[in-house]
Amino acid sequence: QAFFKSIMNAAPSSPTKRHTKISIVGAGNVGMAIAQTILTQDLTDELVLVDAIPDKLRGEMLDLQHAAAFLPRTRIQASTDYSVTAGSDLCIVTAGARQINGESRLNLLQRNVHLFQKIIPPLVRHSPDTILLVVSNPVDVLTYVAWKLSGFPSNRVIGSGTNLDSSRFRFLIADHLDVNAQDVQAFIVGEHGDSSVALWSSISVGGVPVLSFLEKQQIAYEKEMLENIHKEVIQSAYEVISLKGYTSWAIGYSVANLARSILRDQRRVHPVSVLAKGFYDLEDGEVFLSLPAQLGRGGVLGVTNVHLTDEEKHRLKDSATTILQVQNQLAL
Ligand SMILES: NC(=O)c1ccc[n+]([C@@H]2O[C@H](COP(=O)([O-])OP(=O)(O)OC[C@H]3O[C@@H](n4cnc5c(N)ncnc54)[C@H](O)[C@@H]3O)[C@@H](O)[C@H]2O)c1
Ligand SMILES: O=C1N[C@](c2ccsc2)(c2cccc(Oc3ccc(F)cc3)n2)CC(O)=C1Sc1ccccc1Cl
Repeated sequence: QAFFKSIMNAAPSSPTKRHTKISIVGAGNVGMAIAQTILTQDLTDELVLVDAIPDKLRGEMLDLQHAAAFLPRTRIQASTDYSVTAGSDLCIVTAGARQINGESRLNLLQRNVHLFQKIIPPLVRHSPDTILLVVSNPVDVLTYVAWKLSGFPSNRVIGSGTNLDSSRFRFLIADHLDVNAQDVQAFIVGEHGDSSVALWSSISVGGVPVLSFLEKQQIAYEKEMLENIHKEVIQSAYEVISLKGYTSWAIGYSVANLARSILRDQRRVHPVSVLAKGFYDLEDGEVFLSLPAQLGRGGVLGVTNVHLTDEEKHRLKDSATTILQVQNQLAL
């Protein structure tokens, strides 16, 4: 059984290019947190910001340029004109309409689909070889929409998916066990947000699988602890929103981490939203869900064959069915 199930149309990884360019569409809370982290971590030679509000855009560009004395040299540009994105290696889409009080998620989705119909075609026209990384919500459906609108092979269209969910999960497990979160491997997969699926068998601390550790130690109550931590991943998103009104730093670091794996051809495995058709018995319809995927310069290089319990497979299928029902209502 190959460790990685290859994606048929994955383009061979091109050699690492000397000059890299990243474009971020949406200079809001999330887009600017991603931009700030990319600059601090020296991930690109050129950074471009695009938004619909010219003054906000110019203000954010100037404010970042004024930090040049403290950052690695990076060319920073901004414009409402998508020609500024030409030749991007990676395009990160965080643009989105905010949910209006009482607005249904389906109505928000339809508004964001209309935004994507204006955003994706010019991005693709100016950077036909780019990799699209979607963050806007609902991220799994909007990643599907970006894929459809772009005409790209599926390996070059990725959603941040449950990457943020998984990073919160790793923090909470590490906090509970009093270890470093970087020594905790734990994947949340499936649909981003309230209906995500925690892969218990994927959790390891310092290379030690937690489940087998707990079973050997007969620590039954810890399994319930892990279930409570998954619930806390969801609750903490609502807590942050109620306290500060948005989320930025964790999503900023998590998306910059994806950008590093892609642009530096790290071939690391991340829980991100990929075209899940054909994996884990998910044969019905074209749906993007988060699975542990290997990322490199060619985008999604493969999806890992981790063991899923019947319950985990069932919950993934339920998510796929729900997402397909929503997608079938879209006017693309
Ligand atoms: N996937 C995740 O884990 C995750 C986590 C946090 C936030 N999000 C999502 O990220 C998105 C952005 O969140 P935010 O807090 O930054 O919102 P925000 O309102 O602060 O920023 C959105 C930006 O998009 C811009 N925009 C709107 N229409 C545009 C267009 N047609 N072209 C270019 N720019 C346009 C707005 O002007 C604004 O600056 C939301 O959909 C949010 O739900 C996802
Ligand atoms: O931390 C976050 N801030 C969010 C946000 C950001 C700006 S306004 C709302 C946020 C928080 C809570 C619910 C919420 O509702 C939605 C709405 C549409 C949608 F497609 C996904 C979640 N959105 C976006 C978002 O996806 C996250 S991560 C998250 C959200 C819910 C459960 C678990 C996780 Cl890990």
